[in-house]
Order: sequence, then C-alpha cells, then structure tokens
Amino acid sequence: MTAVQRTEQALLVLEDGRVFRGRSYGAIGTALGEAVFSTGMSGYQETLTDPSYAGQIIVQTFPHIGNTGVNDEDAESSRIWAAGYVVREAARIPSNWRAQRTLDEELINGDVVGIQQVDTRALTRHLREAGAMKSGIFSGEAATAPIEELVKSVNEQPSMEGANLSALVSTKQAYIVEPADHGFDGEVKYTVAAIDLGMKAMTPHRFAERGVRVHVLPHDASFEDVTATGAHGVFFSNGPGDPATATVQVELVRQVLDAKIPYFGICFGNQILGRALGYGTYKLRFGHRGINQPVLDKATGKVEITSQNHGFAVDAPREGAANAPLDRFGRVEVSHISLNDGVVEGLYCLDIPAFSVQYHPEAASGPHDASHLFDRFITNMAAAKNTAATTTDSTQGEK
Ligand SMILES: NC(=O)CC[C@H](N)C(=O)O
Repeated sequence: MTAVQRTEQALLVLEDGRVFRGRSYGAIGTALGEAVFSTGMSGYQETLTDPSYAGQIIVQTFPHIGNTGVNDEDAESSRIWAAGYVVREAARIPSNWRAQRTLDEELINGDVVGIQQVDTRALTRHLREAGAMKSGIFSGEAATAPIEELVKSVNEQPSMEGANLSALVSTKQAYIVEPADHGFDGEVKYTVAAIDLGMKAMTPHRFAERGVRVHVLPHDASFEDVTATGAHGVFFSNGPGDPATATVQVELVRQVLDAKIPYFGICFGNQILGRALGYGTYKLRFGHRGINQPVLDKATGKVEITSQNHGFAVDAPREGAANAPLDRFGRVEVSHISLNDGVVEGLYCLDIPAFSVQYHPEAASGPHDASHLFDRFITNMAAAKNTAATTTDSTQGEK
C-alpha cells in the first residue's frame, strides 16, 4: 500500500457561495452533488458503496478517515456511488489486518473526486443551519477557475428534490440469492421478491442467512413479474432520489397491498409504502445519516440505535392509529420516531400485513439492534401462508 502525500489544491464550493479550501483526495477533477453530512465513526467503505448515496457528496464528521483501509469483502455494491467525498484528515497509512488498499487508491480507482484538510466541523454546522445544498469539489486544473464560475456550475446541477435515480442504480437483470450460499443449510420455506432500488448487498444476505430465497427484481418490475417468482412476501429496498418521483413503484405496492401479500420496506421502501397508503413525503433540512441514530419503537417503548441515510421523510400523523388516506388499506400507525427530531421512522399497517422502517436494520455498517425486523417479516409470511393453506383446504372440503 502506497502512502502518498497529496499536495494538489482542492476547493469545496457550496451553492450559497461559501468556499472551503483543502487538498485533493482520491481522483483529481470535478465532482458535483448534494453536500450531506454523515456522523458514522466507522464504516466508510460501506457508506461510500451504498447506492443510496448516488448524487451526494458525503462529508464525514468523524475527523480521521481511512484508518482501516479498504478490503474486498465490505463493499455494499460493486462500486462507489457517492458523487464526492469530504474529510478532515485522511489516513496516510492504514493499519488493519484486512486492509488491501488505501481509501485514497480506492477513490482513484473509482474515479471519485474528494477533498481533505477541510474544517468539517464548520462545514457541518453550516449544513445543519442552512440545510443540505448543491455543492462541488474542484481539484487540480478545475480548482484554478474563477470562484464565480465554480459557484455557477454548482448551481446549474439538478436538485435532489425531484430526482429519479432508481434506473441508474437498480440491477438490469433479475437474479436469485440462495440461502445455501449464505451459510444456511436447512429447508428453504420462503421466497421474497425484492425490488432493487439501490439495494445494499447485506439486505438479501440477511434474508438468505435466515433461510429465505430472494428473487431480486429491477426497479420497474410489474406485479406479474413479482407473482411469477412465487414470492410469499415483497420487499422494497433503500435507494437514492426523491420518493415523490417513485410513481411506478407506488403503483406496484398498491397492487401488493390489495392482494394482501406481506410487505416489508426499508428506507426508500418506507417512503414508497407511505405514498402507496396516500401520505405525502417531504425533504428534510439536512437529513439523518450515520450509524448512531436513536429511534423509539412506540409499541415496546424500546430505543434502537440505528444506521440511517435519508434526506426525505413520510408526512404522517404520529399519534395513535388512524385510517390511511386511501382508506381501503385500513388503519396505519407510525411505529417508530426519531429521538433526535421526531421524524417518522416507521409505518405499521394494522389491517394488512405491511410494515416498513426508515432506517437500516440490515446494518452495514451499524448496530444490529433492529435485525429482528427481518424475523417479523418472516412471521408475516408464515401467517399469510397458513391462511392461504387453510382457505385452500376449506375450499377443497366444500367441493
Ligand atoms: N437510504 C435510502 O433509501 C434513502 C431514501 C431517499 N432517497 C432519501 O434520501 O430519503
């Protein structure tokens, strides 16, 4: 592993004209995206390769990044999806027995432009007050242009509000994740159809290790594609972009709910369930990103420390059960709320087998407090399977 001292000048430019100066990190050139901060103290490899970060420039609040290098096992997808990367101090020499490359090399290999030596505390305070905003990193030749020109190009990029990024990150082809390949050697009893809107690799793994076969389907899968898999339940993944643009997916979820097929959604999948039920979604000022986000489970009163990465949220009433705006779906409860700011972190349907969370129970990286939600989904699938079996038996009996 080579330790390179980087000396090229780099600039981080925000849409409001504020400029932070630093040194280059990773690839040299220009990166445009929405500047957001993440409070995770570890797990930078998983963060960078999480497809939900497409179109975003990540600012790490933890001041020393790259300490444990990068390995071939911890990536959450086949590439870095973050549009750019901002750190205070980049580790020059990683130290970990699993490290295979430096993070600097990995950013260069992925052609991801970064910046180091930035006062990330000042930057985070600014984003916290002013909100996530359009930004750009410019290094090498690109950093020599007049600041007004850089601010202009930052402002000309499309906004995250209204962005539909599912086609960009989703698998082009359906594929199957087999429990046997994930350490499970029992009988496979359940099949899940997982709609990939930018799914992290750990998610199908969490199903497979519990003996659930996962048919991963592209973002535009139809209801027929879903039923053709013989799925006992339908899962919608995390993913980048504005949930207000997920019209195709919202329609599919409504068909799934109408058919009373068990549904489980994570993050984008929570926002899509919210919209399918008739609620709106809105953009948060600066979002929740990190692996130390406290959430209250209202049913048990327990607090889960969770992994999160979202800039939008569902707008639903937080007190008690109420009929969904589309009342054919019956009663809905906001099941989880953020203990930092009261934002909706989960939805639970009382009359149909559907629930979702805004955070990441697959936890890669992050604490495993919420992994029991995968078991809850399996319980819902078991109940639906039993009901189907009983109905079939009694119909046969009547004949
Ligand atoms: N991780 C996710 O699924 C993010 C969902 C959505 N793109 C948001 O920013 O809120």
